Amino acid sequence: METSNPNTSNFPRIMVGLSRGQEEPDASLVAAEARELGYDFMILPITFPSYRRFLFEQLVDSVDIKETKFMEEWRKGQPFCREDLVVKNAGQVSNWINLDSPDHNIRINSEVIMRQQITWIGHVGITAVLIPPPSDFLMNYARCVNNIFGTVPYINIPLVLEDEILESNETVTWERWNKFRTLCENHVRLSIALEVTQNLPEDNILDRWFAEPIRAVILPTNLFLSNAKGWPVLSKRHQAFIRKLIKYKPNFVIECAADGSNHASGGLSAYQEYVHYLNRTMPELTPVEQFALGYNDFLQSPLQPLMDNLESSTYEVFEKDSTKYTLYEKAIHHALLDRTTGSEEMIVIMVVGAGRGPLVTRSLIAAEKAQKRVKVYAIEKNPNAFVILQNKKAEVWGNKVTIVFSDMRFWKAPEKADILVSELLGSFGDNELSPECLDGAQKFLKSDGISIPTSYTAFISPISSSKLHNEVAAYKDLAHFETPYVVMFQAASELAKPCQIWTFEHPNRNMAADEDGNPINNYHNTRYSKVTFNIRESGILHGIAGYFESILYKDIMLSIHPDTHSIDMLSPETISFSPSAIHNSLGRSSWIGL
Ligand SMILES: C[S@@+](CC[C@H](N)C(=O)[O-])C[C@H]1O[C@@H](n2cnc3c(N)ncnc32)[C@H](O)[C@@H]1O
Repeated sequence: METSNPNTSNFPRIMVGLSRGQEEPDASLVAAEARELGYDFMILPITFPSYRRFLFEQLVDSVDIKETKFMEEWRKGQPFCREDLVVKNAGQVSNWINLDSPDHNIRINSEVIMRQQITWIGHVGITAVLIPPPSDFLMNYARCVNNIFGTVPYINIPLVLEDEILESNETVTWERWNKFRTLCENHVRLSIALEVTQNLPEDNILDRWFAEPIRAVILPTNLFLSNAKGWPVLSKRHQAFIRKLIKYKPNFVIECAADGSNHASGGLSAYQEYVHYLNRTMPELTPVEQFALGYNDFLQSPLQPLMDNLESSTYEVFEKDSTKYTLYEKAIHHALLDRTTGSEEMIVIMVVGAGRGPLVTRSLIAAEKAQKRVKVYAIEKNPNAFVILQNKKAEVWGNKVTIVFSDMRFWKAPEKADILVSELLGSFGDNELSPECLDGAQKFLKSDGISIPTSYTAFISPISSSKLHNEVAAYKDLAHFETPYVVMFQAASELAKPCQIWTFEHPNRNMAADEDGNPINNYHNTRYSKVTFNIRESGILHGIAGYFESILYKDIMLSIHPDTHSIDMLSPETISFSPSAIHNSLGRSSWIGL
């Protein structure tokens, strides 16, 4: 159902629901009220808090034996009576259930009742059920929930993590959550319903939650302040936190204060309107961010452009990244300005690995801007991309461009280049074999010629992301944990700042080469590095993120390093695992696992 205010930002719309806590509601009345007030969904207890007593009165007469007798009967698998159920179609497990209780009977009874409530919710086709927060003694609770996952298919179970989580003892709550989900074997259907509290901890502590599967964010009405006119508003700090959370697209839940009090103005609908207002006033997504939305936290296998011939659609994704090509154009322009030749001589630019030709086009534009006469070669080994190059030459470039179908490592060039332009970087810098290809191509670069890029440096940082970890774990084999992936990170938190590990420079004049200029081996490209990370907060290290910074020419840099990232560039990072980590990029970044 739509809210009264239309969305103005192009940020995806969020869902805001209403919870009236564990009070005994009439579900159909609450549903009608929630709809009327502009809420998208509601959260209700599954059963009346008093239903147990109600049933139990029916079972036995003698007060003395009621409790025992009732539970004995109940454990045999009594069905709910329809009058017991608040939720005939949606829900929240009763908060009086205590699976951590030191009392054996209470634990057993709680398990029976919780299982029955969740089974009911699964039966009626509801996909999520909130369960109460765990205490420190959470073993039995976690065991029981993990067991329920095995028997009730499809249901998602957000664990409510409330109050203290975000207070100064936040670490305790995160560790409790971490223990709980570990005992549930990181089940993909276990998530978090994060209840936001008055006192937010420092950002570095809060940031850890962004690596966790937050499915819902609970905002109690008493979290809101009153503005001058008595309307509910959030403090600046809370607004900033909520705006960060909006990017992860959780469902927001307005939870009515236990005492039923509201703010002086606006009534209950004012809370959802306010949350939608925060969503509407999110910073506008750039076209690149809009495009990237579908790729966030999506594990991609890294490209192998030397071994494989890329698809046209892959080139199309590269070509959307106008920031990257603008930086290349600028670098070529500056290199051309720095190049002096005789009045009749043309400057030779060779674009090696030309793909469908965007760098060829940018080279021609740069030459026009620099008012230099150029001769451009486009070298490409992909026969399919080469057809596109032929079309471009026939229809657009004409004689200004010579196209060559060859592997750059083995091409015998008719003349030497002033400027060698390539775009062969993987999201971890050298991981798509840029050094190996350029080592073979540098023989046709003049001794004072310029390589664009001039160098590239790789960085790594330790990353926590249970979402990416779960996706890799879902393959249930070691091979996927040992594969580096390319991911646009979102549900991830960096445990420490990236550290530099190695650099490659081009042309490499120290390379051992034969008389034709070809490398005699690849030992010069071996790199080894050892770095130390200082991690301040406890957290799970799921993988290693890889980034690169590349100097295209002089001070013109292309970067996917988080601190120096080229503005609006589409490239993701790289991650890797081992047996539990990742790699992040959509073209240019990586993730490796631990
Ligand atoms: C990342 S793509 C970049 C393509 C293009 N420059 C662009 O920006 O869209 C790398 C290109 O280099 C080509 N390539 C890789 N290794 C090569 C080699 N040894 N010789 C010639 N082309 C190569 C691939 O086929 C691919 O078209």
